Amino acid sequence: MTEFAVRPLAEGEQRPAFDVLSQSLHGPVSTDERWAKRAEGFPAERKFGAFEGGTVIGVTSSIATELAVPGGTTLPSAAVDGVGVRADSTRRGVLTALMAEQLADCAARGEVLAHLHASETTIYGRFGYAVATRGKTLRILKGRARFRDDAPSGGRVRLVGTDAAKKLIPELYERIAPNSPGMMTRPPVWWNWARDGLVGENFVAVHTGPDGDDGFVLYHPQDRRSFEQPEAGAALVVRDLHAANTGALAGLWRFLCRVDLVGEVRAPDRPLDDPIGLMLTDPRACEVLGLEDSTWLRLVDVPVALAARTYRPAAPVVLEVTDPLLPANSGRYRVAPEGATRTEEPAGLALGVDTLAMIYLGDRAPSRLAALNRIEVRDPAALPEADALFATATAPWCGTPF
Ligand SMILES: CC(=O)SCCNC(=O)CCNC(=O)[C@H](O)C(C)(C)COP(=O)(O)OP(=O)(O)OC[C@H]1O[C@@H](n2cnc3c(N)ncnc32)[C@H](O)[C@@H]1OP(=O)(O)O
Repeated sequence: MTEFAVRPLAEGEQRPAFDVLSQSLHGPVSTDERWAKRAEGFPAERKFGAFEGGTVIGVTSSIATELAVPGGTTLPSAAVDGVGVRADSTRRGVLTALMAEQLADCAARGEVLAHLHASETTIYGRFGYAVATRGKTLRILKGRARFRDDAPSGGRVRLVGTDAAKKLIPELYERIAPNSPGMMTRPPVWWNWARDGLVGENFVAVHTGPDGDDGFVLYHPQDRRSFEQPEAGAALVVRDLHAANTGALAGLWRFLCRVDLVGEVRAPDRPLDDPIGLMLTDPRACEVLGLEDSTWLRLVDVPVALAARTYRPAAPVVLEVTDPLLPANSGRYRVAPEGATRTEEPAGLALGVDTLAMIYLGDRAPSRLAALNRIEVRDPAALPEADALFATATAPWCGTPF
C-alpha cells in the first residue's frame, strides 16, 4: 500500500477536501452549485490534508475561538471540526497522522485548549480528548407548564425579522457570552455558516431586561395542529437560546410556553442545570428526554490551562499528569486556591491528560473518576481536597454547535 503525507491544505485544494469530508459524513453528492454555497465557509486556513499520490484522502479543520474556563477567563482554543477520511482509506492511521499535525499546530499557535463535538465517542480519547461538557434534551408539556408565583417574571420579548436578526444576534451573543465555563466565542467564520443556516432558518425572539437586550431564542415549529389530532398542537424546537441572567432566561422560557397552537417545547443540548423545571409548579411538566456528551476537550498547554482557572478553598493538591502525545505537558502540578504551578513535590493523584479534561471545567468530580480507576490515588487525603478545588457553582456547557 502506498504511503500518504500530511500537510497544510493549500489555496485551491478546498474543493476536493470538502468533497472527502462531505462523503465521509454521508452528505449529498458534490455539485458546483453546492460548492458555490459552501466555499466561503471552507477556507484553506487552519486545515490539514492527507494526500496520497496527489489526491486528498483525509482532512481536519479548526477555527480559532476563545473558551471560557472557571473563574471567567477565556483561553485561545481551537474548535476542531470538519474531520473525515475517505471510506477506502480508513484504519490506516490517516486520522492519527492528521491529529498529531493539528495538535502540534495548535501548540505552535499558542492555543491552550482544543475542543470538538464527536460524531462517535470511540474516536478521540486516544488523542487526549475527553468529555468536558454535556447537554440534556428537554420537553416541556405546555398544557401542564404553569410558572410558580416566585419564578422570575422576565422582561419583554419581541419577534425580530430575519434580516435584522442576522445582524442583531451575532452582536448580542458577543455581548452576553461566553458567560459560563465551557462556552465559546463565535468568530466570523462560524457566523458565515450560522447567519443563514441557523438564524435564517428559524424564528428569532429577543428578550429585553432593565439594561436592554439580554437574551435571545431561535426556534422553529415542527408538525402542526391537524383535523385528525386537534389536541396535539405543534412542537416548538429550540435551536439556540442564550441569556445574560436568570431573568432573561425565565422571560424566554415563558414566551416559548405561551405561543398558541403549541403542544410542547423541545430543547436539545440545554445545560445540565437549566432551571426551567424548578420554575414550574409541576417540575415533571419538564421532561428530560436524553443526556448527551457535548464538548470533547483537549488540554494542549497544561501549565497555562491549570494556571488560568480559579479553584475553590481547599488544601493544595499535587497532580501528576501524563501526556504521551504532547510530552511537554507531562509532569507534576501543585493546584491550590491561589493558583497552579509546576512542582517537584510528590503527587497525591496521578492521571492522564484526558481525565484531567473531564475535571478541568467542573463536569466530573475527581473522586468519581478515582472510583473508576481513571485517577490513581497515591494519597487518599488528596481526593476530597481535589473535589473541593475543582468544583464549580454551575455545570459547564458549550451551547454552540459546530
Ligand atoms: C470533530 C468532527 O469533525 S467529528 C467527525 C469525524 N468524522 C466522521 O465520523 C466521518 C466518518 N469517519 C471517518 O472519516 C473515519 O473513520 C475517522 C476520521 C473517524 C477515523 O479515521 P481513520 O483514518 O480510520 O483513523 P485511524 O486509522 O487513524 O485510527 C486510529 C485508531 O482509532 C480507531 N478508530 C478510528 N475511527 C474509529 C471509529 N469510528 N470507531 C472506533 N474506532 C475507531 C482505529 O481502529 C485505530 O485504532 P488502533 O490504533 O487501535 O488501530
